[in-house]
Amino acid sequence: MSDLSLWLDGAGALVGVGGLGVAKVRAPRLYWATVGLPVTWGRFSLSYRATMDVCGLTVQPSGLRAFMSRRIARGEVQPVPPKIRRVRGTSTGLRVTLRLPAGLEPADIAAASERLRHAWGVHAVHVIPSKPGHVELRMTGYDVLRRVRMPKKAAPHDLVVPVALRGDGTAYVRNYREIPHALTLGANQSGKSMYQRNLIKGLAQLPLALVGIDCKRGVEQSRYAARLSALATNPDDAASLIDVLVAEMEDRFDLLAKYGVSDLWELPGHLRPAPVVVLVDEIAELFLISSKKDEDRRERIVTGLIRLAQLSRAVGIYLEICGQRFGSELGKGATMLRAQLTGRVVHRVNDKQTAEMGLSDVAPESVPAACTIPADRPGLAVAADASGGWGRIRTPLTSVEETAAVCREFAHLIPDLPALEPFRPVVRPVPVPASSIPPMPTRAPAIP
Ligand SMILES: Nc1ncnc2c1ncn2[C@@H]1O[C@H](COP(=O)(O)OP(=O)(O)OP(=O)(O)O)[C@@H](O)[C@H]1O
Repeated sequence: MSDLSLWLDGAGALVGVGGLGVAKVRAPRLYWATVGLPVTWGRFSLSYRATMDVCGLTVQPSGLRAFMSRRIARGEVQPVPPKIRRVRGTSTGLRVTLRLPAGLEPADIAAASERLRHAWGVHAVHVIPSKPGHVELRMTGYDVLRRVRMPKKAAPHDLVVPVALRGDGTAYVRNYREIPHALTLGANQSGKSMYQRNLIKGLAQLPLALVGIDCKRGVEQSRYAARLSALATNPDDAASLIDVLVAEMEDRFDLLAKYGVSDLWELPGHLRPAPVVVLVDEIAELFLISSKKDEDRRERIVTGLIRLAQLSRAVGIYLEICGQRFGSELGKGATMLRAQLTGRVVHRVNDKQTAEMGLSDVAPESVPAACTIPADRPGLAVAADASGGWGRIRTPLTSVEETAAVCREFAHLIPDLPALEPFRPVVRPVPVPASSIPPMPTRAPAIP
């Protein structure tokens, strides 16, 4: 078989004929589509019953079934594996829907996923409970997080933004209506900015207001100024901006009260104010103070953020907070604020405590996974939420220029929110690359 295999260059282009191993490593997606999928499909179909049996995923047949086998088919009474309802090949793996027999639960299948992965020779088997009595096995044929390619269908819509790829090959999305506030943690160079960059790229395409708070003098977020409704680049401006957001929240509650509804989305479209996503680049900058006189400002910021986190979901104001650590050492109010941020993404961390700060209150069993993220895989993270579910994700490599270009393209989507107008950042003209500037004429043009 290996004699018929392909040689592929780094970009995945076909350049010759050679060993399968090269194709498998250098163009895993193409290898999977041409060789891996049919081989795995065959292996799965031929060995399904035996594999489920040796993995302990079968049950004794019902009395009627045993009777039928013994008396009518005159055969041996076989243990019963989950019924295969559907098998579907995808560009990253194989999806199998199983109907569980009485006596098996999704946790039994999940506990055997490592054995199943080895039995069928796939990279990973993820077990997703679908409707009651059913599970979906999402097998991936190769490590999809090595070189991330987002599924083609993943596009921002409503308040749902695809940000990264999950280990099972599906898109990890930030759905603001399901999980209004989120926290992203990670050590230096772990990929936090890349995560925010992908998020901004998606959010920029939606009709909402983007508010940036980047107290590192705006070095990260000012590049996206064209699409920002407001930007604060120092703690004093951040305090004033948060006060304005709290006032905006109160005005919106007045509006809800006036129309007798309890949620922004119950208002008729023409009355509904635009949703606001507040992106805080480094939360510690808002908490830490250098002198006693900064204490009042800190108190103002923390109280404002806690009020927003507790109440603002109903009026369409959402928080997206980023930081290296977020524990009680930041001071009064830190853990209270953190408890409201129910979406969690933890990149590589320097110590176990940081992983615990991000994950132990929502999905404690994911802490070891966050502690073992290798340094040579920036962008890899553990994502969890208050439902207890968690998984590994990785952002696609996106350049600042790409995101800034999307921000410029969708600048017309900036909604009209007069309260934020004083904080609107100045948009600097895009620097023109030197190569595109025409050379200066060396001679004066001829006068006609
Ligand atoms: N998903 C990814 N795939 C490949 N490379 C990545 C990915 N995410 C981040 N990187 C690379 O890792 C490096 C650090 O990323 P990034 O700046 O996002 O980290 P950070 O956590 O924000 O760091 P810091 O806290 O120092 O600002 C960058 O060179 C970036 O290109």
